[in-house]
Amino acid sequence: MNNVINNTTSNAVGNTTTDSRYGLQELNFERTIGGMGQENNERTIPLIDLTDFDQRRAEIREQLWQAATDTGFFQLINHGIDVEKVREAFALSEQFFALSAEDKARFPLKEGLNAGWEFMAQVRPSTGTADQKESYQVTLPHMDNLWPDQTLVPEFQRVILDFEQRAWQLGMQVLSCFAEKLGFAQDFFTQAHRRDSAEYQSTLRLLHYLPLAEGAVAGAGIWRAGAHTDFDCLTMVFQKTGQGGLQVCPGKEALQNQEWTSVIPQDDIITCNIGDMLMRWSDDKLKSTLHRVRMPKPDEARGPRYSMAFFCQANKDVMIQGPEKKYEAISARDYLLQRINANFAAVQADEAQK
Ligand SMILES: O=C(O)CCC(=O)C(=O)O
Ligand SMILES: [Fe+2]
Repeated sequence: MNNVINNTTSNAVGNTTTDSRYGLQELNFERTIGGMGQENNERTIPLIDLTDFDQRRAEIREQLWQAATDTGFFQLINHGIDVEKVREAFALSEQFFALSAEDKARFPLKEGLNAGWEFMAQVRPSTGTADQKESYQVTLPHMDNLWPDQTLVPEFQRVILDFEQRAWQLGMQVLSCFAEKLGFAQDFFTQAHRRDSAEYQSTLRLLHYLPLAEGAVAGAGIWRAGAHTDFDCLTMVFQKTGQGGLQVCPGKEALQNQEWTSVIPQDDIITCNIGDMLMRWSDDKLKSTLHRVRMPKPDEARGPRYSMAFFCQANKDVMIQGPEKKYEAISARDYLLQRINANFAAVQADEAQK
């Protein structure tokens, strides 16, 4: 089945309600930022070159820290993941999403486990509308019965698992720099994200944003991904050259005017952002930054967009507390559950108001 989006409308644009019942500050804030805002493409996202990482570790560490404490967004080049491996994973992701809805429905998202396929199901509190996308999540401990077999998508499981491992490795390398700056042991976050644990909850997410039909106009309030911050420690987004739309709203100042900066996609560059979990773990030193994926404008290509995101989320049993103990300790399991439940409650409340 080839899904195409026809004209879209929404009556839930930029909901400005804040409600302390949901507790978490980040969420209440998110509910105020669903509008278009302004574009500011003067600003650039820092590009960090990881060539000779071991020899240049101290220099790279400072660059990462600077970017993560300032914008919370940065891009990596010469990061050690061969671009051919990235393209191979993208090719298999496209093959998977090209399956019929019936076939894909054999691998449904497992409730609460972030594993499996979902279609137009994610509603962001910022917009109250479903993101115009489908996704397939890989979370290692929960993949039983979720892999298409060799006849359906040949080599899918092998390639995607290998890619997940490479993304994890790089994520841990980046996090090791933050660990040092925070005064933790270099392998502190690697231990917190151990891949061989049953409590592992880092996730590789394959994304397919649906094409817009010829002549269709994306209605206000409709997004490929509504504005949000991520829940995790570190997100690494792989994009394809020419398939833009990701925008970032960095810094306190910009938030007042809601100035959004476009991220330029390139096959060999990885776009990274800090998530809420690491912001808390760093006593707010590292910044979790708002981002979104906008729909194509009328003069832009309206084809599909593919991306892959790797979310480094500490294992469920790991306790999160910053060196300065600014916030009480909480397990990574409870932290994520709180965020997910709060999001869900916010969306339900918005539904009830309609
Ligand atoms: O597809 C992208 O470029 C970004 C996806 C994203 O922000 C997310 O899934 O959290
Ligand atoms: Fe995100």
